[in-house]
Formats: sequence, structure tokens, C-alpha cells
Amino acid sequence: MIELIQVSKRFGDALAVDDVSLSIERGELCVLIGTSGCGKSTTLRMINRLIEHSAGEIHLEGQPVREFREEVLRRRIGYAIQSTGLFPHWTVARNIGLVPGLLKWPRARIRERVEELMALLGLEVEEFADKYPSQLSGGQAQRVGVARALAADPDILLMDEPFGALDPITRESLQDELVRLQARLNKTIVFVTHDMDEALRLADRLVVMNHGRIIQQGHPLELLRRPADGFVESLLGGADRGLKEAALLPVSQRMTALDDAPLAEQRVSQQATLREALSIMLWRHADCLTVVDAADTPVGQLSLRQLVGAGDARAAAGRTDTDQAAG
Ligand SMILES: Nc1ncnc2c1ncn2[C@@H]1O[C@H](COP(=O)(O)OP(=O)(O)OP(=O)(O)O)[C@@H](O)[C@H]1O
Repeated sequence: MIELIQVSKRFGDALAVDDVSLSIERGELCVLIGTSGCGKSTTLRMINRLIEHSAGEIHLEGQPVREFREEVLRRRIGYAIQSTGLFPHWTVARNIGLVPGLLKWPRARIRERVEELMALLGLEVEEFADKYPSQLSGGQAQRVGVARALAADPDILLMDEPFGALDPITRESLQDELVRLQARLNKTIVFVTHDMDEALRLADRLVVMNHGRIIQQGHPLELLRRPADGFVESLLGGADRGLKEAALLPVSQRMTALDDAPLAEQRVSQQATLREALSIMLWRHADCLTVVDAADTPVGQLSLRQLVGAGDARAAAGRTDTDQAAG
């Protein structure tokens, strides 16, 4: 567990982080988002003491971070950044083995670990192990950066825009990999991004910052449905919130059982999101879809009315529009 208790950071006269309190449970993926310069990276870097905090307390598993030896912090906290920070004159394998090397693991164990991580991140050992960073695409370099952050099997992973500056397809595939890794390895991850869709997709806990302060935190659906103020609401996409929520909910949540009526011609996977289902309806001019499982067997149906949750007035009443709330 990571705990920030009334943490502040001053650079000279400027207050970059202002009285931030945040608790991140073990195994949680916490995303920090906000406007440029609001203190996200500074908050992240105080956790592994790349930056020392000026006031307050930061605890890892109940122990003040200031009391950890540097070597222990390096082993327990992986760090991945947008520019990857790979050493240009080191091969991919040597870059990934950086922290185990510093921790003086035996060479054979380092090699084994490097190969294991390359496989985990979809990097062919034969093809990439001896390449240099300049010979990699941006996406490959970012995979190497993530592999390096995982090398010493840290409990905590700090990721500062690790997928920034990638094309949307590579970015989505790395996001999917991160979600899979997270489910498999149960790491505690703190992730900084500018991209709200990425944040909503990844976060168990979403933390919105502005001017060094936390404005609101909670599950993405909670923030979408009840934004604390106009700033959070517009950051979350304003009028697009309905679509963003639909992107977080699976078809299986709104579908109904098959009845005697003929099957609708257009199909959607039960794993798809409501947003994907809506897109199929719009594209195919269909107001009902047959829901199928992985073997393409029909398991239910989804009408436009069910998709939009029509009739669920109670749920709709719990939602907040800050301009309405203010009025
Ligand atoms: N080493 C430093 N010295 C002085 N000021 C700094 C330093 N590092 C950060 N700052 C300032 O602290 C504030 C917060 O910076 P930080 O990098 O944490 O923001 P951010 O939310 O991560 O921004 P971005 O999204 O643009 O990366 C900014 O005003 C920045 O200029």
C-alpha cells in the first residue's frame, strides 16, 4: 500500500504539489490526470524519492519512504517514462537487465529474467536482444522500457506517460498488455497520463489534479456519473460522458435472454462494450443485436432501448451535471 499524507512540494517559491493525501491499495491501478503542470509527475517522483517531498508523509506498507535504502527502493519500485530513458549504447538485453545487474544478480539469472520479460512483452529474443535502442520503433522501445521497469519484480510500478507519443493502435495494444499484466502479476501501479480515454480504460482509481491539488478521486464510473465540479466534468469529456461511460460497460450488463422472436441479423460479442454495440447499431442501421459468445453461439439480445438503459430512471437520477447542480 502507498500512502501520501498531506504531502506538499515546493520548488523555490512555487508550490508544485499542495497538501495531497492519497491511499493506493496493493494491486490497484491508480491513474493521475489533470492539466499540464498540475503536479502529476512531481507526485509520482516523490514516491520513489527521485524528488524529495517538502512536507507531509509518504509511506510504503506503513513505513516512511525516507527510511528505505536506495537499493531497496530500486528493487521494490519500477519506473517507466515516456522517453524510455534507455541507454543508447547498451543492447536491449543489457538495458532490461539494468536493475538486476545493479543488485548483483548472477549473470545466468539475469539472462533468464530478461528472456522471460521479453516473452511477456511480445519481444522476440532472437530478433531484439542484441539490438540497440536506435534500431527500435517507438512502441518497441516503450515495451523495453516497461520490461526494464518490471525486471527486479517490483511490487510497485510508477509509469509516467509510458505510452505517450505512440500511434493509437500501438497504444491500445500496450494498454491491453498492461491490463493483462496487472491481472496476472497483481502489481500496484501509479500511472500518469494526459489522455482521458487511456485513464478511464486503465484506472481502478482515477485521481484528478489541478494546481497541485487533488480535486476528486474515485472509480472512473463514479467520477463520470458524479463529477465534483465543472473542471472535472469538462476534463472527463463534458457532453461525451455518455459515450465514455458506455466504453466502460460490457454488453453482458444490459443484454436480455433470447425469446421466441427471430434472431436479429447483426451480431455483437458479449465481451464488447456498450459503445461498440452502439457503433454497430449506427453503422448497420439496426436497433437490435444478437449477442454471441466466443464460439459465436447466440446467448442473448440487446435492443437500443436496453442499451441506453431506458426506463432506469433511478440510475439516471443519481447522475450529476454540475451546471444543473449549480443552477
Ligand atoms: N525541478 C523543478 N524545478 C522547478 N520547478 C519545477 C521542477 N519540476 C517541476 N516544476 C514545476 O512544478 C509544477 C508541476 O510540474 P509537474 O511536472 O509535476 O507537472 P505535470 O502535471 O506532470 O505536468 P505535465 O503534464 O506537463 O508533464 C510545474 O509548474 C513545473 O514547472
